Amino acid sequence: MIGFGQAGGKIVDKFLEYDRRTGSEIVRAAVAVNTAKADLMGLEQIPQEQRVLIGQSRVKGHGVGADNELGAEVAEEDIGEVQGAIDGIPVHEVDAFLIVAGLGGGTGSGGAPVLAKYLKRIYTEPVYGLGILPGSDEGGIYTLNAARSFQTLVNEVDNLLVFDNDAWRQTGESVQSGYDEINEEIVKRFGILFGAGEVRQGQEVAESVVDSSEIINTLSGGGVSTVGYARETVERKGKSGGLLSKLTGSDESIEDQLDSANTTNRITSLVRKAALGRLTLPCEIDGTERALLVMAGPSAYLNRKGIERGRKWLEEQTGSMEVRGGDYPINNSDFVASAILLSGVTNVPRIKELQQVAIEAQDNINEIREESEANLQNLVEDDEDELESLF
Ligand SMILES: Nc1nc2c(ncn2[C@@H]2O[C@H](COP(=O)(O)OP(=O)(O)OP(=O)(O)O)[C@@H](O)[C@H]2O)c(=O)[nH]1
Repeated sequence: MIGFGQAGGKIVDKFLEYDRRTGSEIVRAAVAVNTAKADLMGLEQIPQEQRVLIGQSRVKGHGVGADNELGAEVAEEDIGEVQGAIDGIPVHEVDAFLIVAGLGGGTGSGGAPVLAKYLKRIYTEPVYGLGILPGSDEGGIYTLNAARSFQTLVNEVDNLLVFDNDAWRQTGESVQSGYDEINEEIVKRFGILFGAGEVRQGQEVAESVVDSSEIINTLSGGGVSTVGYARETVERKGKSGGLLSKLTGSDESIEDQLDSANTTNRITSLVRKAALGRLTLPCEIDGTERALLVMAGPSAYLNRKGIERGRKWLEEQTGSMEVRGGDYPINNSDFVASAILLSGVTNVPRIKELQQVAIEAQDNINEIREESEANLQNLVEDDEDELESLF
């Protein structure tokens, strides 16, 4: 995982914290890249030697100030420094690269596409992007940056997973505490998804468990992806319950059957909630090219029938013939969760809106620039042109 810019670094840092907390082992190695020294210093989990400061000769460690063209230039000039950090990673052990960046700023917005292009040229592993769209209240320049970076990045990565800050903005909160909550949400959703592909030591391997190749196949073919998520708290079933039910005989087996119907219903309802609830990038799910359904939770609460029904329902809703599904047993958890990766979404009004606002911002910026040149000339030069500059 490579966090580019401030948002990217903070989110990768959170993924590492999630890994440590849950033992998910999603992140084989983490790197943070930035033009701002202070941002790198603020990270907690990413090892010091994996924090790369680029563009020192140009911006002296102070960031590129939302200039994403400069962000791209600096990334290109100093790509060797990033490679230096990647050299310390056993790349043959990773399933894929994930570049995380806020698309509205300068460093991540400009740098992420440059890095994606570079990694694709050097390595055979897939290169994915996790791009964060700015809130619509952030202003024209952020929207313009995001629209341009989005367009560039989609073409450089094997798939662009998108999270839209605007859809997750909470009113009445400070920006920082708002981001903390949003970042939790990002890590929770993508954590379940990526965690599903990791088989941990001592974990029982269910028949229909999701494998990393299924995630890769769902993402292959490229385009833009979004993730849905829903969860429900459940009581943890003790092992003794299983033993008791065997001892007490027929009554219990009826209860078991009821349980199985409940389990199936719970799963199908969680699949609906995840697909029809708030997605990381809100869009119409009809027309999605490929999808992956992951059901996570204690294995007693996961069953094949539920997942199969959920998968069928997703096929109907998306019209896709390529819907994969499987489970992710987490036996010490007290919830059942459904995470749905919708890959190759095309009906996304939010992106069209972003582009529209970006074009307006671009026109305005150009207009103001032209006007201001004329205005400055008017101010500096005397009306009759009687004064002469010194040289
Ligand atoms: N979800 C989330 N989004 C963030 C966070 N911080 C910033 N953003 C978003 O990311 C965009 C880019 O901001 P930064 O990552 O700070 O910018 P940068 O890439 O470091 O670039 P410069 O600061 O311009 O050098 C912002 O417009 C926000 O939309 C965060 O912690 N979480």
